[in-house]
Amino acid sequence: MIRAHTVEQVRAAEAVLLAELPEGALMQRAAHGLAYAVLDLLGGGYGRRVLLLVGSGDNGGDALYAGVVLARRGAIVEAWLLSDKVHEAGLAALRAAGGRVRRLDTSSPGGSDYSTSQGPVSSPFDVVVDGIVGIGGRPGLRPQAVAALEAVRGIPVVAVDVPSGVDVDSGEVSGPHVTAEVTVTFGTHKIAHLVDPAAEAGGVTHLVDIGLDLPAPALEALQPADVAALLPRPASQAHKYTRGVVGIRTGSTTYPGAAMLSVAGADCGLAGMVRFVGDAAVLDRIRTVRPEIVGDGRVQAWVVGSGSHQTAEGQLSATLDDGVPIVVDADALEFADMVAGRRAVLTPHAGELAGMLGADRHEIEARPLHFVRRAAEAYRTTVLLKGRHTLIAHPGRPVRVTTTGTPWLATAGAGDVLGGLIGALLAGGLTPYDAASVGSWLHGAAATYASQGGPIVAGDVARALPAVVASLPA
Ligand SMILES: NC(=O)C1=CN([C@@H]2O[C@H](COP(=O)(O)OP(=O)(O)OC[C@H]3O[C@@H](n4cnc5c(N)ncnc54)[C@H](O)[C@@H]3O)[C@@H](O)[C@H]2O)[C@@H](O)CC1
Ligand SMILES: Nc1ncnc2c1ncn2[C@@H]1O[C@H](COP(=O)(O)OP(=O)(O)O)[C@@H](O)[C@H]1O
Ligand SMILES: [K+]
Repeated sequence: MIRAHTVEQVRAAEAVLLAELPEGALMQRAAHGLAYAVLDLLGGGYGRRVLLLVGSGDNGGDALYAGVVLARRGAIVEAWLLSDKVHEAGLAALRAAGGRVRRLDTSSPGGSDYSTSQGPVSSPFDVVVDGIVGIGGRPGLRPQAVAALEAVRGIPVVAVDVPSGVDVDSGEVSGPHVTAEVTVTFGTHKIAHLVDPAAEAGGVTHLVDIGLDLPAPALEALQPADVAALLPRPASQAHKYTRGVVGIRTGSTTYPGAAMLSVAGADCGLAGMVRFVGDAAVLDRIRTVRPEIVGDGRVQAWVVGSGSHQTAEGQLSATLDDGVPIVVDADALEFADMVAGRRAVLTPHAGELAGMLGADRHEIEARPLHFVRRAAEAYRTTVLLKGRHTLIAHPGRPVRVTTTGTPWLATAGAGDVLGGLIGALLAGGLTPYDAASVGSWLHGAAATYASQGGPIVAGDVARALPAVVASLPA
């Protein structure tokens, strides 16, 4: 499991270690981890040209001490100081190691004097290390930092702890910020590493263990071993009813394809049987390609809403008396009040969640973590907000983030497959929270598997699911 903690949790854990360790030891751990990540990126140190952007706090201190390690490995290290106040011991150490230091004129109101008073950057650097601000930073960047970043645009950036300028605890981005290839973080992941839009700004995250002892996380991301441990597998004495039956009430005469795709997601082999309840002509079409699909009867979970069109309300209310968990997708989300407080998974994308909460789609996209939590509290059930990094919230539980997938998954009908798959996992006995997070993980992994870097359609994702399940650790 990848876990992410809040700034407050990190600071508390850090305080315990700081009291135990010799002064500066923690920063040395961080700086060495950072330096080795930079060496990895550069493929070595000798002759490489490294620029450190150094702010006023310990984030800048990490960058300076990493610069020391890099200079000792033969790198040519230059530090641009963005503030009058910097980590003095780190600065002295960098100077002693042969590093070059430039103090930007922070008194200039525009702060953009760098390219005029110092001249433009003549010899490009191989890498920029962003030590502007870390977990102590307020969102946004000051003009000096913006100007410095502008002067080195195009050069790969390694962010120290977080890409400077993002909101660390919410993953929100409200002003200028660093966009990094790699972010080297310490002790634990922060929320901004996993939640968009900040997560996208940080690139690949590399975690350095500095020995923090941490409490329950605010956020978590399943890894293959977690998915394997949660996955419902048939017992040796299993029969189809012990494995669970999933019922699909989706599609309409207008959208028969949605029914076919949600059935395809459900019919991936993770449940014992799949029932389809709906238009007879649609069932006939489904059976021509999936002869194993049966009609109405008892189920352990329902999937409702994909392509349901005007029948959504009726389809949803028809499932309620069974008292089994329900996946509520697409057209049925408008009636999600009906499942408030029940065992359910609501699966909106940003536009649908906007409709449910009376918000604007752009607001949801800018603050997905805030809104998915709000929806889970409002509906007192599991809410899965689809996107590049899908979020799954359930009252009182850490929000789960899906990091599998590919932008090729943004294709019509992919959501229908996801709804069916989550239904199969519910029928298999997972809680709504686990079914949503395992389903979302498998869905993203199947998309990547099917895509191989190229385009896919929704049916390809469903077809790849058995192979992805088979590839999980035993
Ligand atoms: N907490 C931990 O467990 C550890 C922290 N370390 C490092 O220490 C960092 C935190 O250091 P600090 O608490 O000194 O805080 P930061 O270095 O993140 O930044 C705080 C300083 O930046 C200024 N500042 C705030 N917002 C700004 C903005 N938008 N633009 C420009 N300046 C701004 C503040 O006035 C303050 O002086 C971590 O991110 C990490 O890099 C590591 O050395 C070791 C472990
Ligand atoms: N940029 C992206 N990168 C990765 N996955 C994405 C991206 N955009 C959307 N997705 C995923 O693609 C799927 C689209 O589902 P949805 O919006 O419901 O489409 P539809 O309604 O056509 O089925 C979701 O699983 C979502 O998480
Ligand atoms: K930083």
